[in-house]
Amino acid sequence: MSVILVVGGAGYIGSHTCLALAERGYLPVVYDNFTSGHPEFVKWGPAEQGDIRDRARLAEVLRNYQPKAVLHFAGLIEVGQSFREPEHFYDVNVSGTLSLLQALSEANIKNFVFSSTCATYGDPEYLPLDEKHNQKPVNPYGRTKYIVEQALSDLSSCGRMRSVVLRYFNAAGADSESRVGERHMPETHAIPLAIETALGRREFFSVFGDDYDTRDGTCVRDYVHVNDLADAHVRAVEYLLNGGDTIAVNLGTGNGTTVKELISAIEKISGRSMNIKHAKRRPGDPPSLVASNRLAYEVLGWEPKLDIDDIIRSAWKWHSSFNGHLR
Ligand SMILES: NC(=O)c1ccc[n+]([C@@H]2O[C@H](COP(=O)([O-])OP(=O)(O)OC[C@H]3O[C@@H](n4cnc5c(N)ncnc54)[C@H](O)[C@@H]3O)[C@@H](O)[C@H]2O)c1
Ligand SMILES: O=c1ccn([C@@H]2O[C@H](COP(=O)(O)OP(=O)(O)O[C@H]3O[C@H](CO)[C@H](O)[C@H](O)[C@H]3O)[C@@H](O)[C@H]2O)c(=O)[nH]1
Repeated sequence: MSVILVVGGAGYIGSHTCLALAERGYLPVVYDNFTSGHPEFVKWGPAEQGDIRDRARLAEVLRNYQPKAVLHFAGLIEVGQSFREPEHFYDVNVSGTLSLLQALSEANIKNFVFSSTCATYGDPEYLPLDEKHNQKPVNPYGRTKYIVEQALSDLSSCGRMRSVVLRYFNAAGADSESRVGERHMPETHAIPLAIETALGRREFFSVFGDDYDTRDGTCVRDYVHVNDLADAHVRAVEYLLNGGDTIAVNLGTGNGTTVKELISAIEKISGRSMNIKHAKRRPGDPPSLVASNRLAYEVLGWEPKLDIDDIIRSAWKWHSSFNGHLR
């Protein structure tokens, strides 16, 4: 059975990807320091505890498992925190990733899949965003991801490794059987917060700005189901194993949903209503982010199969499956 190392595989998107890899016959080995991930999310292969900044530990794990490819999800993800703790973001997301890349070069591992983000584009100059759009990140989080993308491009030109950079739009939803799901701590993402409000675990949901130049005044985002993201990762691994060249692709549905539409859809699907408060705009939020996903189809044969209702249904089921004391 081919081993795939899943760095950050105890987290939200990584754990769903481990499930998809296992279903496709691979053995996902998780390498994670469990700062924001969960040991109980590692269900489809062994867990190896370690930090990406620990080269000796990485070398040991690589020697023991000799993975065919490495998927790298590990890092800090919250934009607001990246303004408060930029040094920490550069340390983990940039230095940590370079430490991982050095360990991989030393182990002669050449297939690498990287979790990047639409935040590398910055404020959209046109929509939908395609991969040729300028990359001008407007927050430290996005810039750390952009710097890694540039390093990967250089490593590729120098023949060290080939990589698939996956720029996710808004990851959302959960495994349909609730074996894993979204559990960020603290949670800052719109869908889990709104669902927890509808479940009565939070008093109200704040809508950050209703005076944007969008169809109803609230921000438009391209929510993509985590299982579709997981499927794209399996495709990216197979693309590299078949000799594919270094490439960066967007992963989004091409459809935008406003915050107000999200609230209505959650209320409709759950049959519950929620208290809404109108709050100020959140700094750094672009009005609309919607992906062009043509390249992902052309290169990986990837198409999203699930829509916003599937996202909400699976997330509702996941969040209803425990009674709140996990947070
Ligand atoms: N969630 C989204 O909507 C979204 C959107 C775009 C990009 N991304 C990117 O996708 C990746 C995964 O996001 P997620 O939502 O699953 O986050 P997550 O926090 O659930 O998962 C991150 C995992 O990395 C581990 N980790 C963190 N620092 C580490 C370190 N120094 N060494 C080893 N392990 C470490 C954590 O313990 C956790 O298991 C991130 O790189 C993120 O930037 C996420
Ligand atoms: O309580 C909330 C939380 C969010 N929102 C709004 O809902 C939309 C989605 O917000 P999220 O926080 O769920 O997602 P982001 O678009 O901010 O973040 C996503 O894109 C970022 C890059 O822009 C990062 O990659 C991040 O990890 C990823 O989840 C935004 O318009 C936000 O203003 C609210 O109105 N109220």
